[in-house]
Amino acid sequence: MMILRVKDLKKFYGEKAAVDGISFEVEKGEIFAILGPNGAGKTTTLKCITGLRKKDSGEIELNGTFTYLPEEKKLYPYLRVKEIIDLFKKIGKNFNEKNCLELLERFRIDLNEKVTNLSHGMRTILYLSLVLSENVDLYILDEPTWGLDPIVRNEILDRIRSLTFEGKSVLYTSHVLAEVEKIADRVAIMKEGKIILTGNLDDIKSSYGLVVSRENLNGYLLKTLKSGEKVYLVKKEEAPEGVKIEDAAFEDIFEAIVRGEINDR
Ligand SMILES: Nc1ncnc2c1ncn2[C@@H]1O[C@H](COP(=O)(O)OP(=O)(O)OP(=O)(O)O)[C@@H](O)[C@H]1O
Repeated sequence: MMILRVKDLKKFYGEKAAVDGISFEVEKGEIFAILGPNGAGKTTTLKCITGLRKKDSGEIELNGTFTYLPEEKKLYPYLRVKEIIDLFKKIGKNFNEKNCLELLERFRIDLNEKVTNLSHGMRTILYLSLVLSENVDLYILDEPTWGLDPIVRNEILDRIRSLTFEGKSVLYTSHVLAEVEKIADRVAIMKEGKIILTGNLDDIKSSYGLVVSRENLNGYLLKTLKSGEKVYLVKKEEAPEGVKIEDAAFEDIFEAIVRGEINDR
């Protein structure tokens, strides 16, 4: 079952297309990650879906309830944590206070502390605890683990993953490829407002490989070795016959495709 369908979405800021005709779907029970370099249009995409930005064209079909963790984890700075919780009890969607209090205790966030006195990471944990305690169909999370220490990050990732066990869906952005590999089912890589690669993570990894060659190949140039040989990312099915193809790490695939130096001679 499809929770979110985005079709040919476009958003301009003046003349510039921040989102330039992208389409994707998020299924029930899956984690869909949007990756891409700075300025690729990830946040704008999420903002159009949540209604915080008005799309210029395209379709957005949402089949259920959603919540949103913004990129800027700003909460009312002069409220105390417990006052923010009271606020979420009123405005949150099916907000589970008990769950939120458990999370805050686990991460040692003092309920009497003012938001402004929390560290950047603690503010993110607070915002995440609030959002993850809402009971909705789709969690839209913009860089949910940015600035978190590795231990907290892993715990948060586990919690995000466990949402899918209850049939919830997650649409999120991240710059950390290792974490995307760990929890995402499907990914879309954005560059300059367009999706340049999308699919199931395992399928993507198994369909590309690396070839080291002195000759120019039909593929994405990943790097040139000291020996002068070049490392290409190639689609396995398009690789020349007889060449040795090595497994490509997702990081290599991402880097080569985003750099986009195609050599097709
Ligand atoms: N309010 C705005 N007014 C004008 N241009 C904007 C605005 N917000 C974003 N942009 C531009 O739109 C493009 C996409 O920005 P967006 O924030 O969506 O990228 P992003 O992929 O989320 O980047 P990052 O990874 O750095 O957060 C960028 O060129 C950015 O400068």
